[in-house]
Amino acid sequence: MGIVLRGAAPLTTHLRPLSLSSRLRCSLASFPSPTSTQSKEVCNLKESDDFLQWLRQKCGTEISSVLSVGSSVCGRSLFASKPIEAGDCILEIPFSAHISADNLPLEMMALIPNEIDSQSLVAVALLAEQKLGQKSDWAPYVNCLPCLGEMHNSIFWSKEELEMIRPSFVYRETIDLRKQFEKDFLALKTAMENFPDLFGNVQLENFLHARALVSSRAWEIIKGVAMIPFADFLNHDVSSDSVLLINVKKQRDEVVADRNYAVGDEVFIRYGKFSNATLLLDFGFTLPVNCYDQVRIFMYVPSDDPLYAEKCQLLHEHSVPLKLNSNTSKEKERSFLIKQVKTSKGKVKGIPLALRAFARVLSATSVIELEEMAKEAAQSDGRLARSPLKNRQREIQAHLILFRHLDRMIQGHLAALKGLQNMNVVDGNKSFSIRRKMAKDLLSGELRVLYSAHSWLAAYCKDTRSA
Ligand SMILES: C[S@@+](CC[C@H](N)C(=O)[O-])C[C@H]1O[C@@H](n2cnc3c(N)ncnc32)[C@H](O)[C@@H]1O
Repeated sequence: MGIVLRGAAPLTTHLRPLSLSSRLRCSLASFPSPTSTQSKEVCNLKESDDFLQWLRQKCGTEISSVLSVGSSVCGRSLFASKPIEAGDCILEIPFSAHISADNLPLEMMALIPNEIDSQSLVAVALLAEQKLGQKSDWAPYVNCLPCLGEMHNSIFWSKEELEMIRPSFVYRETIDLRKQFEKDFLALKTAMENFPDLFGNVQLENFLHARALVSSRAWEIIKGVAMIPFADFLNHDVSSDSVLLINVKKQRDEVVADRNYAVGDEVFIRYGKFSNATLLLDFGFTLPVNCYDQVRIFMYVPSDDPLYAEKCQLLHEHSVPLKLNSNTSKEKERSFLIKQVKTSKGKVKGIPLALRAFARVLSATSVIELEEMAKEAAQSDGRLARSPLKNRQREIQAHLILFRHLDRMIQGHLAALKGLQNMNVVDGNKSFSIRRKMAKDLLSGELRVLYSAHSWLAAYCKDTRSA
């Protein structure tokens, strides 16, 4: 029992524009440009007091005596209304304030297919609260959630906007995610249609909005996922050590400050160690510099490789399954995540060993070489091509395959970034400007990762050649 540490869940996706209070309503586009995490409060104290008073009454307990609601470059935000010291518990929210799948009628749950995930269930619960409008127990909270036009998760980007991030794996992941949500919606629609009083006529757009609201602001709780009013007004700072905690004994969520805050400072937590890719897909924002950036790269055995069948077979036998590319339905591929390369005590971190092993298999030019790899794997831990190839030339060839692959990716990213730079943006199209900046953050973060891996591979080939 006691406090369980957890990060903000990268749940994903959204709801529809409700009639937000025009005073509380915030538009990211209308804020000054973000520079510091110590943004000063732009706060309507009356609105903030009303909201906290409503939540206090609903929960029957004090939520926070040191925080007030306001707006910053990050949208709605929480600010220190009194001096805060590191270690102070700054907010406490009872579990009774959660909006979760438990809000849905049991008869409805029986109609929902098992494969629907808990985030989508919460999205449905949110849709029901929206339909209730002012009669909802959560109306003051639901009414101030961002409307569809204020959300920038990549699933909402137009075709033209998505083109800006085509070189990134996020392009493919966005398309796949949207397809998945459309599928979930079809499955849920039937269940919702059985309860017209609860849901009315929910459209795909409404579901996507609700689903994105959940992914960008729900947390994993002990049983599934929940929206936690007020806690979800906290914005993300990658350098913060504060996270949302579950106090099981006291049946409440808590946040403990990781630093001192002066009155008027914006208070942050860290949602998780998320890359810009995750932030863009699930939360609808990016950071100009993100130390957790990573790049997914796709490798495949070329179909014109004379040893195509043998290589696929060997990979398959050694638990390296290849998946059909969902977009082209042509290549059978495998994806690997790479991170900024760091070397410590002679060990390389950032380029997975599995990727280098894959490249070693790709580099083979004879059946004998493949057989040797299989033999060596059987004599060690069963994993294929984990050690440098004895034939130094072939080891260099394998790494050159990766080097050239990354080189092509770097060229693609550079060209896309140049395109973004030269792009004409129609005056007043704020949403497009925000998304273009996000595309730039994403691609330049990926470029940093690619460059680091590229330089390491060049150095490795050089050292191996001269060894
Ligand atoms: C959990 S909510 C935080 C409250 C939110 N600002 C609002 O207006 O309700 C998460 C959303 O806040 C925004 N956000 C949080 N941290 C941010 C940051 N560091 N930079 C830009 N936007 C941020 C993003 O729109 C994200 O989807």
